[in-house]
Amino acid sequence: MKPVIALTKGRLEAQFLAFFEALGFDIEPLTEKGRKLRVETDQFEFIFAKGVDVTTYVQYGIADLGVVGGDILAEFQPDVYDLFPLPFGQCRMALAKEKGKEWPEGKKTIASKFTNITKAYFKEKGESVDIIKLEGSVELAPILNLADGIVDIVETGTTLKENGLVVDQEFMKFSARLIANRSALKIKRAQLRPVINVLNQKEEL
Ligand SMILES: Nc1ncnc2c1ncn2[C@@H]1O[C@H](COP(=O)(O)OP(=O)(O)OP(=O)(O)O)[C@@H](O)[C@H]1O
Ligand SMILES: O=P(O)(O)OC[C@H]1O[C@H](OP(=O)(O)OP(=O)(O)O)[C@H](O)[C@@H]1O
Repeated sequence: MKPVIALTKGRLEAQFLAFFEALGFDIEPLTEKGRKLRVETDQFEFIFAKGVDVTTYVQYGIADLGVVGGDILAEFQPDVYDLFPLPFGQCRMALAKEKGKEWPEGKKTIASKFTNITKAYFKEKGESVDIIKLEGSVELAPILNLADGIVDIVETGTTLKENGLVVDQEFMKFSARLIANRSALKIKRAQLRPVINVLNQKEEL
């Protein structure tokens, strides 16, 4: 059986493919896949899923390896082996609020997709907080007075800027990471080791 690699669809998928091609792999079957979510190449089987689902497929051993944002690992703490950072998908986690507006005197209300990271951040600061979970376009929340601020991913800062928000504190840095199923790493070691080394840029293809 070929090694199964789960890829996060969308932004990380595009960056992984550029990286994979630069390593010398033929990515044509992956770029020509259309809407297919499962693609075989000469050497691998790839599956395409949302970030958190990539960790689920890896945790349950459906995929041997996975490519996922470090933010997803920090938020959901899946039971997978976190191998190493990959050289793409760099972003930060930040607390942000409306430009020129002060925090309220009392308890803050913070909107985020990353409720566990938000909870841990404020716990560490010894501050109690109300958290509202959103699934995206989190920058809307302060503008529409749903929340006093947000905790969200920042890369270029464009989304914050164009929505009148500013960073209050950046507190975590992430990149994409290679993860592995814990038992596959032992049982399929001989088969997985070469691909892990190539992805770690330790060995030539
Ligand atoms: N603006 C960004 N710049 C760089 N990396 C980002 C950015 N936003 C997210 N990421 C990274 O890419 C991963 C996938 O993000 P992406 O935006 O493709 O999906 P998502 O917004 O988490 O989910 P959805 O599929 O619902 O849009 C994130 O887990 C994070 O690691
Ligand atoms: O600093 P920037 O380069 O502007 O990038 C940051 C934005 O990118 C992500 O959103 P995404 O595009 O994934 O959309 P979403 O809000 O639906 O998650 C993130 O949640 C920010 O909104």
